[in-house]
Amino acid sequence: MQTNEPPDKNKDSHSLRFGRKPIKVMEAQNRIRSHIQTGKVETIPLTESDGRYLAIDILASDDLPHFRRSGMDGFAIYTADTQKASRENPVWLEVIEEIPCGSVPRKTISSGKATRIMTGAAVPDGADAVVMIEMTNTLEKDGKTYISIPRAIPQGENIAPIGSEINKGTLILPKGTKINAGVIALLATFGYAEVSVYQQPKVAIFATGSELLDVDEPLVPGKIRNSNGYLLLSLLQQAGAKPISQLKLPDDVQQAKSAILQALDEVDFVITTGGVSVGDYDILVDIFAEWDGQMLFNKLAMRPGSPTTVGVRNQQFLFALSGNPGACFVGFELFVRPTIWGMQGKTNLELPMFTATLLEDFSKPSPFDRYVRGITSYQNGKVYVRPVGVEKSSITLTIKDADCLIIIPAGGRGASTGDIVQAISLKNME
Ligand SMILES: Nc1nc2c(c(=O)[nH]1)N[C@H]1C(S)=C(S)[C@@H](COP(=O)(O)OP(=O)(O)OC[C@H]3O[C@@H](n4cnc5c(N)ncnc54)[C@H](O)[C@@H]3O)O[C@H]1N2
Ligand code: MOO
Ligand SMILES: [Mg+2]
Repeated sequence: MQTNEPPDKNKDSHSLRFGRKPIKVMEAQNRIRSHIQTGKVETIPLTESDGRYLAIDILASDDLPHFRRSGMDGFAIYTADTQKASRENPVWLEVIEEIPCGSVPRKTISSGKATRIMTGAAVPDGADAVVMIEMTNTLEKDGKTYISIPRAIPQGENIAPIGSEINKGTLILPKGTKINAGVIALLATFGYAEVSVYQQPKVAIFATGSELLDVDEPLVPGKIRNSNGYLLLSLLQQAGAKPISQLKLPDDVQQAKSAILQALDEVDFVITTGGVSVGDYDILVDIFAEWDGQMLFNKLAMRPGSPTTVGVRNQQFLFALSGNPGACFVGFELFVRPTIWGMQGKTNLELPMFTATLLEDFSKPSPFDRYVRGITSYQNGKVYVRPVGVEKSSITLTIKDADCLIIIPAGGRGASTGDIVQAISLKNME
């Protein structure tokens, strides 16, 4: 039951509110990383595997190609025959067979003979090159076909030897590889109709706050619609996790606590938004005061989202992200996304950083490093970034435009146009 009385504050919850020790983002990421475990493995059809992560090393099951393959439409020949050939004095070879793709040559090439062959077809024994059809002239005589070749042909021309692309047994896709179109092409090449992948982490989302309305409710004074829940739903789906519920909770410690604990029985981790700062109704703080797991941190030396709190219990994370939409977004990108990667077997959990030139002054100073939602652009071969708009963690309007997080180091000055800055890319995340 929700009341208008502030929840009882015990000593722990007082010190968790006001005695927080900020840690650096990288330290926070490392603390999380040390608890990440890969999920269970499942086998799924190749056609449904896009975006998933391989749970086994994939070795080439055969040589590629597994027969000597012609790279051109033309004639398979024995190159010694062409050694003295010239435009004035071409060599003439008798065509003894025609090999369409998919069939096996029956005749061996010997001196003076050639076989008509198509791109992708198996080169007959005895042949050591394929001459492009455009280079030849054809002559019919006495019911036989002859071709002329006007120059010496080097051995091996237009033939892909067995295993020239990949040798059988080669490790082609290590465990943890993200499956994309090119990976799917390789898996198909080597006969994987099904593929072993890590299960997508199941996640429950709770948007906390008695001010929250459902998306289909009319506005009333003092209340706002829950947007963070939907923001997280989308981010999770896009990051390859499986959000199984997205609920809102009033600012009631016991109700929220039991909802979170119950959810943890059914999912791999829980994300909450809101209620992590120092306010009377910031109930996640009270939940952490009673938490029977570990609290990894409850203060970050960063903006936005400095009160972001992360706990772990029975190897399950509780990501308590800030309620301010901008901070919720940044908290997800810095801490939740790499966790989803790790749970699916990705080994490099570093966020992709790049260096860019700042296009605008950023004059808002901060005692902590600031992760500013930014837009990347390219001019004359140089990479530029600029903030998406007013940098305030309460602002929802500009989240849609952010394709990077510009890191403005702590200090009194902010940063100026032309400064070289570091940024984290939010596109091309793999
Ligand atoms: N006295 C202090 N006040 C605040 C401090 C501080 O250090 N001392 N920190 C500020 C900072 S920084 C942040 S960030 C916020 C963190 O707030 P909470 O994480 O506790 O979040 P709430 O208080 O629940 O809400 C903050 C803000 O966000 C709105 N909100 C919450 N949930 C949603 C949602 N699902 N969809 C859309 N918007 C949501 C909420 O209505 C509030 O406006 O605290 C500062 N205060
Ligand atoms: O840490 Mo908060 O998100 O800056 O307002
Ligand atoms: Mg609050």
